Amino acid sequence: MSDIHIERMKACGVIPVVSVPDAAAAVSLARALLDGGIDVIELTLRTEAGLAAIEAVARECPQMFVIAGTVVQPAQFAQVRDAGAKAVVSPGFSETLDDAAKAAGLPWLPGVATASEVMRAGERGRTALKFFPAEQAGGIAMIKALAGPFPKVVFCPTGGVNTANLGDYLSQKMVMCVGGTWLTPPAAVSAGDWAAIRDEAAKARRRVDELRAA
Ligand SMILES: O=C[C@H](O)COP(=O)(O)O
Ligand SMILES: CC(=O)C(=O)O
Repeated sequence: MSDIHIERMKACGVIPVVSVPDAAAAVSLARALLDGGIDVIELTLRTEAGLAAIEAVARECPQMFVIAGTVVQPAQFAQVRDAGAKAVVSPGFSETLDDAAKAAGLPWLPGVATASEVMRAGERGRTALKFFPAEQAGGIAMIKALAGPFPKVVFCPTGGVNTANLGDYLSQKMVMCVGGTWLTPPAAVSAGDWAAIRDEAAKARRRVDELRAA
């Protein structure tokens, strides 16, 4: 992941991780996030609509930095690139996926949860990593422990992050941003409650800006 992509994710601070039921919903949701001040979205391939959602948001919302999430097969890298994704996130790391990311020419944020995984990713030149599943894998204490031997690595903790622990994560110097589903609750997405999502995004934007200003 190049510095420019890291800076874009760092500037946003929080990355909504979204699994949408259909592509039209994804566009409305992305507009609500933009209205709330969040201009990065991770659209996962966990639903059938994932790829079409990436394509629709990339086309309709050019201000949004679209990341493809839950990319777990090599062939998916070219598919999401062709759909318009600007970067890719995976829940874990493998050398096969590292090769596919490089072949597709896409920035890739692989997931890690152990020191051995950080080392394997580091052998491939990867120093910007997702820490997943963050809370379940040890939370802040674990990320602090990992930063000891790996001081150059920056993380995007994801998994169990929410408004209550957001500040604790973002205050850690090795944390470039955090990700999670709390900004886009599935109930609000299914109900098409875009105002609720805009308000949640605006709340997160204010919180990140306050933390950064402190
Ligand atoms: O990558 C997404 C994870 O499944 C995070 O989900 P969560 O924020 O609901 O814990
Ligand atoms: C969890 C995660 O990183 C993903 O689904 O891509």
